Amino acid sequence: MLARNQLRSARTAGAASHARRTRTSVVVMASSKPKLQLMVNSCTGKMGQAVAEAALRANIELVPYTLCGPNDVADKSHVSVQGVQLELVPPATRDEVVRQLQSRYPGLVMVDYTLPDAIHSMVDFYCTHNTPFVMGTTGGDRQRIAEQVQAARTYAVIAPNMGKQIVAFQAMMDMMAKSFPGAFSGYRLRVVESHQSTKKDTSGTAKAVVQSFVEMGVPFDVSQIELVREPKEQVERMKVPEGALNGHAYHTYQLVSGDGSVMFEFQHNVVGRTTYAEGTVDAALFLAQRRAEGSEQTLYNMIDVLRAGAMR
Ligand SMILES: NC(=O)C1=CN([C@@H]2O[C@H](COP(=O)(O)OP(=O)(O)OC[C@H]3O[C@@H](n4cnc5c(N)ncnc54)[C@H](OP(=O)(O)O)[C@@H]3O)[C@@H](O)[C@H]2O)C=CC1
Ligand SMILES: O=C(O)C1=N[C@H](C(=O)O)C[C@H](O)C1
Repeated sequence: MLARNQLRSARTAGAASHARRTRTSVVVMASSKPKLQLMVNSCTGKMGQAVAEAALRANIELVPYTLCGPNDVADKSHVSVQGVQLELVPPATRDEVVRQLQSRYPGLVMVDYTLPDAIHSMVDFYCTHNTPFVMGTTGGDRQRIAEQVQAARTYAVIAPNMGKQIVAFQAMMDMMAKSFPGAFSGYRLRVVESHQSTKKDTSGTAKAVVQSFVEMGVPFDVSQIELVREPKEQVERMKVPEGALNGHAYHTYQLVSGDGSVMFEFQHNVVGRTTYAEGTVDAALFLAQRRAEGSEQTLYNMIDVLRAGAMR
C-alpha cells in the first residue's frame, strides 16, 4: 500500500516534473525566436515607407539604412520613418555597405519594393551577397527570377501580393484550377484593374490570378488585362474614393459563358497599403525562422507563408 502510494506520488511527481519540462520547453521555444533585423529598401518610395512603419508597429529592429535609386542621394542623405532616420545607400556604394551590414547584423533580412525596371538588378544583388529577402516588387521575368534565386539558394519570399485575404483568394483559385482544370472552358474572361497613376506596370496580382483561369480552360493573354490609370475614370467609373487616388488597387475578374447565360464576377478592392505592409512583416518573420532552422527549401511565395499559419 505504502509502495503503491509512493509509486503514485512518484508518478505525480514525474507528471509534475514532465509538465514543468513541457512548460520549460514551451518557454525555450518562445524565446528561441530567431533574431530579425529588418532592412527595408526603397524607403523613399510608398511601399518601402509603409513596410518600415509596419515593422516599427511590430517592434521589429529596423536597420538604419535603405537602398535607394541613383538619383535619391542628390539632395538628401537620409529618409525619416516615424522619426527614425535611415541612411540612403545608392547603387554605387551598396556592395561595400552590405558587406559591413552583414557582419554587424547577423539577423539581416532585406525587403524589396523597388520598381519593375530595377527588379533584375536587385535580385542579382541579393543573390550575389546571399542576403535573405522578401520581394514584393512586380514585373521582370518571374520564371528567370525564381530559377536564379533557387540556384543561388538564397532564402527569399517573392510574391506580387502580400495582403492576407488576397493571398488566400489566389490560393483558392489555384486549388480550383488544380482540382477542376477546364471548369470554365467556353467562358470569356475580362479583367479590369485600377491603380494610382504612377504605377508603371500591369498588376502582378492580376497576372498571377489570370494564370489560374487559363488553367481552368479560359483562353487569355495578360496583354488583354485592361488598365485604368486616369484619376477621372478611377473616380467616375471605378468608384475609387478621391482620397485613395494615390494608393489603391481595384481588380475585377468577370467570366461569361459562351451563350451569355451565366456570369461570374470576382473582385478585390484595396485602398491604401497597410494590408501589404503587414503581410510583408509576416513574410520577414517567417523567413527568419526558416533560415534559423536551416530549412532545405529556400524559395517561398506568400501562399507558403499563409499555409504555415504565419500571417497575423
Ligand atoms: N507585393 C505586394 O503586395 C505589392 C507590390 N507592390 C509593388 O511594389 C513596387 C513599388 O511600388 P511603390 O512603392 O508604389 O512604388 P514607388 O514608386 O513609390 O517606390 C519605388 C521606389 O523604388 C526606388 N528605387 C528605384 N530604383 C531603385 C534601385 N535601383 N535601388 C533601390 N531603390 C530603387 C525608387 O526610388 P526613385 O524614386 O529614386 O526611383 C522609389 O523610392 C511596384 O512593383 C508595385 O507593383 C506594391 C504594393 C503591394
Ligand atoms: O503597385 C501597386 O500599388 C500594387 N502592386 C501589386 C500588383 O501589381 O499586383 C499589388 C497591388 O495590386 C498593389
